[in-house]
Amino acid sequence: MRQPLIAGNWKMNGTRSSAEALIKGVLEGAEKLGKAEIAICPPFPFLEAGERLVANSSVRLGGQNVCTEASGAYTGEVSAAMLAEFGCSYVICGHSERREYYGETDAIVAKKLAIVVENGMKPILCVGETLDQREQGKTQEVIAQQIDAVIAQNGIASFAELEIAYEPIWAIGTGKTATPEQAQEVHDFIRQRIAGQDQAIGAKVRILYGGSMKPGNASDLLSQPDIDGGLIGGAALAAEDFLAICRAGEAAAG
Ligand SMILES: O=C[C@H](O)COP(=O)(O)O
Repeated sequence: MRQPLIAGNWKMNGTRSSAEALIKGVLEGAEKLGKAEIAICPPFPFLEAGERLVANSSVRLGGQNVCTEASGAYTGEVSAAMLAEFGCSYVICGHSERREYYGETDAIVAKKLAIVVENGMKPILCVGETLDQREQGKTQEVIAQQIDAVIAQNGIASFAELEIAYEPIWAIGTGKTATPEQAQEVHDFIRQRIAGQDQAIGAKVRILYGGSMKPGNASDLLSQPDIDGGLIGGAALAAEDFLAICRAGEAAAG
């Protein structure tokens, strides 16, 4: 049984005071939950507040990105050691917005995954296809390439140390959600791809869904057999919405 993980990716949103209020709101509701794991990934400047506020709670903290290098002359970058020092347990790697706007290739993403693990945290590896690719029937080909690139560079064993988030790009921030069946089909494909190399790792790896997950559709998505949680964008910016999704995760955990 895989414990559901509901992670909020705040992206580049909020102010110091709104971030603190949101964290406090999540913490209040999270106290009543126990079966699902809950994580929040605020922008870097708010991690310090995050670390202070989530201390002694079950809510985990995550970074949205990380530098491929350990330290040095990399202006504007944030290292994995820094994220670990500020209490992060998770780091999102290879989000489609990073791949699209900042040129992150599969090779760069694989390097990020490795440095996150070296620093004692868990990466959340994001994969997903564009609308064009889906319409051309290339969804599985694209996902396979993104997964296989990590296997080739970091080895199949690296999948024992990470979480995966399937995020169809056409569903991110668009209000269009993959149907539970569409999402389940891809989640099953990802699991089989990994299980084909290592049965035990394939059975254990958590695969989250991301793309307009909201209180109204979370239960249907999270009740699919291979959907092990959510990576939530827009709905993670309102504590009540995020907590409603967390409750759906609890229910799915049985
Ligand atoms: O990382 C989160 C995803 O990009 C989903 O974002 P969204 O829930 O706003 O569609």
